[in-house]
Formats: sequence, C-alpha cells, structure tokens
Amino acid sequence: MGSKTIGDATNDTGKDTETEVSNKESGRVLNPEHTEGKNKKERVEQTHEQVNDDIMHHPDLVNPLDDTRIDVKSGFTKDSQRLKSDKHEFEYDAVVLGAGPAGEAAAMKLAKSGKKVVVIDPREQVGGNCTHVGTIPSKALRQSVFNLINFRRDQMFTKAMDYHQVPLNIVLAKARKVILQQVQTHTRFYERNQIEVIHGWANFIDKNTIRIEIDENTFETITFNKAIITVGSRPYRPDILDFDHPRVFDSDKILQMDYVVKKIIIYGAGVIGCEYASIFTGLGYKVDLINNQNQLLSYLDSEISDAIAHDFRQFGVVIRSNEEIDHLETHDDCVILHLKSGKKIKSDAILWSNGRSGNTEGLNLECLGLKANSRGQLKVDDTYCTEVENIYAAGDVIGWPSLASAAYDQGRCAAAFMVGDRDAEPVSSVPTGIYTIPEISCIGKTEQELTDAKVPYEVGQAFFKHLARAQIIGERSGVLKILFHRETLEILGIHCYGNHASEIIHIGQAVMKCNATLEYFVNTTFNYPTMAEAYRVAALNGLNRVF
Ligand SMILES: Cc1cc2nc3c(=O)[nH]c(=O)nc-3n(C[C@H](O)[C@H](O)[C@H](O)COP(=O)(O)OP(=O)(O)OC[C@H]3O[C@@H](n4cnc5c(N)ncnc54)[C@H](O)[C@@H]3O)c2cc1C
Ligand SMILES: NC(=O)c1ccc[n+]([C@@H]2O[C@H](COP(=O)([O-])OP(=O)(O)OC[C@H]3O[C@@H](n4cnc5c(N)ncnc54)[C@H](O)[C@@H]3O)[C@@H](O)[C@H]2O)c1
Repeated sequence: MGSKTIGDATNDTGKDTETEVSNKESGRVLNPEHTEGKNKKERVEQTHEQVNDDIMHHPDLVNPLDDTRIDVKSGFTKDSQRLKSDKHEFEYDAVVLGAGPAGEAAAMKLAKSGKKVVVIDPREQVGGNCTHVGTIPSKALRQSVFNLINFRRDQMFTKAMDYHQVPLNIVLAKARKVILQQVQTHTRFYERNQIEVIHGWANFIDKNTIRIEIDENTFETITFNKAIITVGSRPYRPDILDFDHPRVFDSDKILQMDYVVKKIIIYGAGVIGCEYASIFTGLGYKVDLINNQNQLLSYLDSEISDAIAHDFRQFGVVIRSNEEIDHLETHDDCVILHLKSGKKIKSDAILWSNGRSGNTEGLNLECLGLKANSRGQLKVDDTYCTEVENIYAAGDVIGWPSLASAAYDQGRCAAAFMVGDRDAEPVSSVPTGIYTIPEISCIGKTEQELTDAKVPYEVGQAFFKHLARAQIIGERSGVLKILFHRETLEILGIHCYGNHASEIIHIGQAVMKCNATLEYFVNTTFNYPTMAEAYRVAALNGLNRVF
C-alpha cells in the first residue's frame, strides 16, 4: 500500500486548545522521547524511522471528500471526566482502535456502561472507511446514478435533452454532501457521550500500552485495561498492478476519478464489482466484468444470480466468466488486460475489486503474541475476544461478514462482553443487501442448501410487474421468493430481486424472527398499494402448491 507522506493531512490532529487541555487533563502521557533533552533526539529519530517503516504497510487513507474539517470535542473538562469504575491502575478502562461502525458502537456501549473510553483513528474525521470510502459514498453514488437512469427513461425529459455522459466526480457531488452529514451526525454521538477521540495511528507496545503517532514528531503513550481492535479493512492490492497509475483504480481510489471514460474493466465480480457494474453502465460506460467463477455472486439463489446476469447483459455489460489475470499493460491513454486464457481486453481504465485485507500490519501485534491470517484478519471467540484475554476485535478485521450492518452490531456486542453483560449474544444471522440496479436482498436458506439437506420445501413467488405499486412507480423487473417447509409452513428463506429489495426483506426477517409461519402473510392486512403486498401474493402462490 502507499505510504503516508510528510504533510499528509491525516497527520494533522487539528485539535483546538480546549481538546488539547482536556487531553492533558485526562492523564495521557506524552512520549518521554519526545519531551526530553537533546541526547534523546537521536533515539527519537531512530524510533521515527521504524515507525515510518510500519506506516508503509498502513492503508493509504483517502481523505474526506469535503475539505471542511469537523473536530470532535471530547466534552471532557476537569470536573466531568468519567469516573473509573474498574479496579486497575491504567489511565483508561478501554481503548478503541478505529472509528468506523464497529469502533463507534463499541465506544458508545462502553461509555454508556460508565467506562472511561478513548477512540483512536488516524483519519481527521470519524466514520471510518464505511463513511469515507465504502458504504456511504458508494450508496450515494448509486442513488445519483439511479436517479439519472429514471430521468433518462422518462420520455418527458429525454425528448428535451440530448444524451451525454456525466463524469464520475460530478455525480459524486451528492456523495460528498452525504459524507459530511454523516460525519456531523456521528461526531455529535461522540461528543454527547463524552468520548475522547484522538487522531493518530495506534500500535501496541504491550497488552496494556498503546503508542499513538499524532504527527511526524509527536508520539503519545496511553495505558488501558481492555482494548478493542476495530481497524477495518482496505482493498486488497496485488503486487502485479501499479495503483499509482492514473488508469488503475481500486474501490477507494475510484472515488477520485476525475476524467470521463467510455469503457472500463471491472476485475472481480464480487459485491463491489457488481455494484460498480451497475453504476458505470448507468453512467453510460461500456463495462467488461471479469469473474473468476462461472456464476455471478454464486452464493445467492441461482435464479436471482441468473436474473442479475441477464439484466447486466441487457445494460451492455460483457461478463467474462472463469477468467484470471495474467498481466496488465498500462499506457497513457489506455490499459490492456491480458487474461490467462489468452484473451486481451483494451479499455480506458480498470477497477480492481477483488477482495479486501484487514488493517493489522501496523499494529505491532507480535508484541501481544497475536498473528493475523494471510488476509490480515484476526481470530476471535464467541465473545469477540482474541487469544489475548483483554484484547477484543470486531468488524471487518475479524472477517465474516465484512458488512457495515454487522460491524456495528459486532462492536456493540463485543463491548457488552467486555463489560460483562450477561445477555450479550454474538451476531449470527445477517441479511444480504446488494445495491446493484436493481437491488438484491436475502435472508435464510437458498433452494440449493435446502435441497442438499433434503428439506421438503415449497416456493411461493410474486413478480413485481403484477403489483399495483410497482406499476405506479415503474418497476419493470423484480421478484420475491419465499421458501417454506411444505408441512409446517415454517419460513426457511426469503430472496428478493428488484428495487427496494433491501428494505422489503426486513418484513420477512421480522416475521421469521418471531417464528410465524407463511400464514402470517395471508392473515394480515397490508397497506395497499405497497411493495410489501408481494409477501401476500407470494404466500398465496406458495400455499396453492401445497396439497
Ligand atoms: C465500496 C464498498 C461498499 C460497501 N457497501 C456496503 C453496504 O452497502 N452495506 C454494508 O453493510 N457494508 C458495505 N461495505 C462494507 C463496510 O463498509 C464495512 O463492512 C465497514 O466499513 C466495516 O466497518 P469497521 O468498523 O470494521 O471498519 P472501517 O469502516 O474500515 O473503519 C476502520 C477505521 O479504523 C481506522 N484505522 C486503521 N488502522 C488504524 C490504526 N492503526 N489505529 C487506529 N485506527 C486505525 C481506519 O482509519 C478506519 O477509520 C462496503 C465496503 C466497500 C469498500
Ligand atoms: N452491499 C454490500 O453489502 C457490500 C457492498 C460492497 C462491498 N461489500 C463488502 O466488501 C467486501 C469486499 O467485496 P469484493 O467485491 O471486493 O470482494 P469479495 O469479498 O466478494 O471477493 C472477491 C474475490 O476476491 C477474493 N479475495 C477476497 N479477499 C482477498 C484477499 N485478501 N486476497 C486475495 N483474494 C481475496 C475472494 O476469494 C473472491 O474470489 C465484501 O466482504 C463485501 O461484503 C458489501
């Protein structure tokens, strides 16, 4: 990954005097190497060299899209510091490494449980990769493209307007606004809960001490009773690609694309690859989607996987299945992808979207006796505790399911275990929500899984094109499938393809959670016309098959 350069804005703590004072008052110790005399200076420089080496492995943080800085005011004053409730000799009850959804949820739970907690994140603003480069910008971008597609479809507008391409950075204007709003919202959460936030890179010195690199010359050490690692993940970058080349992108860098392309290669047909295939075709780009498997998103219900592949092709995406990169040629005006099968694909740019790696390299985990796996992920038990008893981990850094939705719940649960809540439960069931155009969402078992397990199931389905609401809002494709046990009518899986699928699924999720049967949907009156009516239609369709 790229290195953090001198003057990189991510090093600027930009703290105001109030925060500085409260930091001192909160008892954090400035690194003696930094504050002591000249003899120590050489040692400082040496240490700094080593740290710089570590930083080479840190993710190349993409700065907030908006230049507006938002400082978190910790809310700490001399008299309002949280009282330490645990019996230990450390400065903090808990330290949280990373201010993404997992870190935020952990910090909130710890603070609400009366713990003195500090959050460390090198980014100038809270929200994590989720807010700055992941979920939020990609979903805001998708919404803008979705609006654009609907606008173009509407004959009232297309007659009056010539078709022209819209550059990505213009479409991103809305995303910038959403990011700013999100940062403001989350900043207030930290402030209101009096949680101290330090902007810097954290790494361990031992199991109760962390060093924070605040800027090029300032290090601090803090001591803590318990820690939670929520440092998230970054795009996996193989050595064979030069990500400094202006035509080579990953999902972080793509948000800075400032030129218009006609054609783009997306390498990797996972969730990110498929979501961006929708975004780019919506913008009028020609897309080559390279899949190293024979089916798109093969863990989905196979009818839904076929449906998205069919719709992609209709939009002009060329899906190339069972292919693998051999090498990439880069030129000033194009890239040429050479595949192991001998095919060559020429395009204006490439988006590499083939997995992510946990941000564990710079943490000095060796000093704790912890080792991440080959994807930089940490192993935890059912309480989110690592192999070191006072060190916990949650979110993308522990691997499954690598979703913002789950990261938040995992962070909160981990903190609940840290404070000894008896009713804490680990996250085990997570819906899938894929924001392609149209969306895909599902929960529970697939037909394949039920068939393999020899469960006597039946299917009920509702096609969106028959629903009044869908006709009113102009939805052309979409289906809701309910899989249920043909004897007990227990709901076993729900699969939805179509716009609003990620919202629609939650009705079924709630019903499944209450252990209600398929009959719930026929004995309950739904608002009309709504997309939710699909449940009634699908349930009746399914019941008609039972004999
Ligand atoms: C393009 C894209 C789209 C996505 N869309 C969705 C979606 O629609 N729905 C969904 O549920 N999920 C989605 N995800 C996944 C989601 O963004 C992640 O699962 C989520 O961000 C994980 O949260 P986290 O708290 O574990 O970490 P992150 O959000 O990754 O945050 C970790 C934080 O830790 C900080 N950090 C790193 N190293 C250190 C260190 N040494 N010291 C201190 N702090 C450190 C980082 O700067 C970062 O701010 C998407 C991801 C991508 C890339
Ligand atoms: N709507 C959503 O929920 C959403 C949207 C975008 C991204 N995400 C999350 O982001 C993550 C990344 O998505 P993606 O599409 O890039 O990839 P992916 O996780 O779907 O994997 C794509 C391919 O890369 C491989 N891979 C994954 N990590 C690797 C690594 N470190 N080294 C080598 N190979 C690796 C996988 O085995 C797979 O073949 C996913 O976990 C996904 O859950 C979620």
